[in-house]
Parts: sequence; C-alpha cells; structure tokens
Amino acid sequence: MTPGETAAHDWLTSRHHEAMARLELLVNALVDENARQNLVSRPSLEAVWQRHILDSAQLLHVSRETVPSGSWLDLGSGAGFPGLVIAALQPERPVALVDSRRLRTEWLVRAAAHMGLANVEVILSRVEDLPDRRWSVISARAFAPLDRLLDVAARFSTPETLWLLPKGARAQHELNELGADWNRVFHVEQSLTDPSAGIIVGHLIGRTDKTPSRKRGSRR
Ligand SMILES: C[S@@+](CC[C@H](N)C(=O)[O-])C[C@H]1O[C@@H](n2cnc3c(N)ncnc32)[C@H](O)[C@@H]1O
Repeated sequence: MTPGETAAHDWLTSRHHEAMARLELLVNALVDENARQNLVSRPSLEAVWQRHILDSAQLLHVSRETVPSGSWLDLGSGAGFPGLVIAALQPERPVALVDSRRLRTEWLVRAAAHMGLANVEVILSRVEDLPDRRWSVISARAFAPLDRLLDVAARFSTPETLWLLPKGARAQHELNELGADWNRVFHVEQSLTDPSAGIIVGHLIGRTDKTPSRKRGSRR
C-alpha cells in the first residue's frame, strides 16, 4: 500500500474496526469484478482505500451535523459508493442502493451478500421512476449536477432529511449556482480525501415557487 493508502486504512481501522473485515471483502471483490465490468477507473483502484472506501466512509464524520439514524437512500450507487460502504459501517441501518444499470445492480446484490449484509436493498430503477418515499439521509456521488439532482430527488426528502453530496472541486460553484427557487440550508464541507473537493451537506426545506430550478445564474 502507498502511504496514502496506509493512512486511509489506519483511519478506518481506528474508527470502524468492527467493519474492516467487511470492507476488505468489498475491496477484494471489487478488484475481481473490475476485471469484468468497468465499475471504477483502473487508476483509482491503485488507491481504492482512499479514493473509494474512505471517501465514502467520511460521510459519517465530515459534517458538523450528526448524521441521523434511520433509512439511507444512495442514488446512482454504481460500484456501491458511498452506499455500500455506509451499509458495511452501520449494518443495522437500512440502506437502499439505486442504479438504472442492471449489471451494476447485479454486482451490488452479489457484493452485499458476499459481505454478509442484510441491511441492503438494491433497486434497479431510474431515480425518476422510484415510488415516493421519505428517507432520513440521501447521498449521491458523481450522480448528477445539484439542480438536476434536486429536481429528481426532492420528493424523497423532508426538512429533517440530511443530504450528503460528495461533489469534487465544483461543490461550492454548484451550490452558488443553485436557483433561488430552492429553499435550502446547505453548506460545503472539505473532503478528507481530497483537499480540492467538497461535500454539499444540509437540508432541503422545499421549493419556493413552481418554477423549474433549471434556470441558472440566479444566486441567493
Ligand atoms: C458516475 S457513476 C457514479 C457511481 C458511484 N456513485 C460512484 O461515485 O462511484 C453514476 C451512476 O449513476 C447511474 N445512473 C445514471 N443515471 C441514473 C438514473 N437516472 N437513475 C439511476 N441511476 C442512474 C449510472 O448507471 C452509474 O452507475
């Protein structure tokens, strides 16, 4: 392991010792599966503990807010980040992983079983087609720009729902560009795994009017 990988592994071990065996199973299975389907980029596998496992796990720690217990919805889970890692860290918490690609969801079902997780629900669906239901936490990494994400997922949220959105280098920009028609209390936290990346954290109160939020450039 590189120094960065060792540090990521140590960080996780110190806080989530009981979950490390499950995470090791995930990493090994991911390396195998990535030879069959392109779940994550090959270079990122060289730093899998930092780029994917810790990058996901940090969502439980990065916020000034306490992450509420209760159901967690991860949109566009892909290889399982962050949702599958959260499920491994908190095996009592119900976690739903949604992806529109069958190969991805088949992998997610296999991976969850391999890790011995009984708290994971894998849903093969476009987010747009999911039934209405409210969740305690909503996450989405590399899924959609913030305005589109809110358009398709606001209906899963109450004002108490905590949104955790790893956004890379454009986090603050996306938040600044979000139209005034969304009544929200969001801020950006710095990622632990990448100093240039941000995580949008906070709550969505609702729409302020019926205008679609696609209009850009209207800053709060
Ligand atoms: C760039 S990948 C990110 C995967 C994962 N969250 C990560 O960060 O590694 C985006 C994922 O969203 C899924 N996706 C794209 N549009 C979707 C939609 N409308 N509904 C559900 N899943 C979608 C894709 O199949 C893909 O697996």
